[in-house]
Amino acid sequence: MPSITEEICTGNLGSLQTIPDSFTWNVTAEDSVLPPSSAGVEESIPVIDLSDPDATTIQLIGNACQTWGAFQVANHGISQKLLDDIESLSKTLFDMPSERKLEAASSDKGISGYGEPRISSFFEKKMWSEGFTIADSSYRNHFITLWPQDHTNYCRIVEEYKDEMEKLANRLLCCILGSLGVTVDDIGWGQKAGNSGTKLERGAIRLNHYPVCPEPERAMGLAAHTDSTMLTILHQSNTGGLQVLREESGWVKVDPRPGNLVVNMGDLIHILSNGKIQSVVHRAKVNQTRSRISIAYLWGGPAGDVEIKPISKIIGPLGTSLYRSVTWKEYLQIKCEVFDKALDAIRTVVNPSD
Ligand SMILES: C=C1C[C@]23C[C@@]1(O)CC[C@H]2[C@@]12CCC[C@@](C)(C(=O)O1)[C@H]2[C@@H]3C(=O)O
Ligand SMILES: O=C(O)CCC(=O)C(=O)O
Ligand SMILES: [Fe+2]
Repeated sequence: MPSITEEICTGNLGSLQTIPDSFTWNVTAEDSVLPPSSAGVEESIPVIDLSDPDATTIQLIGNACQTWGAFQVANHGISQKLLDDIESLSKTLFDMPSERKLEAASSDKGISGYGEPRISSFFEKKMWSEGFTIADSSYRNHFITLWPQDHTNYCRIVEEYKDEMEKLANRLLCCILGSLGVTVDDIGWGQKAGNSGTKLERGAIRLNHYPVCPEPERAMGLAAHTDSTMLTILHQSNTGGLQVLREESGWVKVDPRPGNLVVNMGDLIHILSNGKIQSVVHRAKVNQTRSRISIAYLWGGPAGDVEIKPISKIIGPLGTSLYRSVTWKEYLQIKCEVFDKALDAIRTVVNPSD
C-alpha cells in the first residue's frame, strides 16, 4: 500500500477528487470539533505575553499548563525573520520534486531525514502529510543532497533556529517550574551511569507539510499523540489545522496568530511534575484549499543523558512518586514500542482508571 510520500512522489494525490481508502479515517461524532460555546465564542488555549514576565505571567502559564497543557506565546524574543526563514526553507524543501526528496529519506537506522512521522506504524490508515526530521548532525548530509550549492545557508538557519529555540525553551521551563513552586535546581539531575552510544541532541526539529486535501473531514494530517518531550515549541504557517484535546470540551482548534508560537507540554514534564501537569494530546487536520506548514522544536530538557523522574519537592513528604526514572533516550525507545501506553509503562503505581 503506497504511503503519502510515495503518492506525492508519483504526483498521484494532486488531481484526486476523493481520497483513497488507505487515507480514509473513521470519523466519529466525538471526533469532530465542538461548535462555538453558547456565548458564541470558541474557547481555545490562552495567549501569554512574554515581553515582561512577572509573577502574574508565571501564574498564567501555570494555569494554562494545568488546564490545557498548552498555550501560545507572544513577544517571545524569536525574530520574525528567523521564523520566516525556517518556514521558507521548509516550503523550498517540500516543493522539490519527489525523487529529490526521497534521496534525503531517513534510513532505517537513522531518525533524521525525509519521511512519515514515526508514529505512522501504529495506525492502519495513512496520514495526509510528509515531513523532515532533524535530530542529529546527519541532517547536514541530507541537506547537501537536497541543496548541493546552498546547503551552508540552510544549515545556518537550522543551527540558529535550534539555538534560539533552546534558549526560549529554558526560559519557559523556569516559568513552568516556578508555577509549581520549584526551580531547575530542585530537579536534581542524576547522571545515568555507563550510558554510551550515539549522542542525542537536546532538541529535535520536525518540519511538517500537510498538502491540500480533497476530503479533509475524512483525512488525518497527523494522528492524535503526545510529544515525548519536556515541551514542544510549534511555529505554524497562517493556515489552521492544529487541535488539542481537552477532557471536558473535546477537540479544540488552535488557530494560528501571526508571530505567536504554540507551547505544548510533553511527557517528560508530565513525569517531572508527577502528573500535576499532563502532556497534551494533539493532532493536525488538513485543509481543502490551502496547504499547511508547521515547524516543531521538540525539546528534551536542559541536561543531556540524565535520569528524569518526579521532583521530590513536588511529590511532598507524604506523596508517592508515580513514575520511575528514565533518560530521554530510553523514553523515546519506549514510545517507539508502545506509543500511547509509554507513560503507563513507566508508572510505579497502578492507575485507578485502568
Ligand atoms: C525527538 C523526537 C520526538 C519525536 C521522535 C523524535 O525522535 C523525532 C521526531 C519526533 C516526532 C515529531 C512528530 C510527532 C512524533 C510523535 C513523531 O512521530 O515524531 C514526535 C516524536 C515524539 O515526540 O515521540
Ligand atoms: O502540525 C501541527 O500542528 C502539529 C505538529 C506536531 O504535533 C508535531 O510535530 O509533533
Ligand atoms: Fe506533536
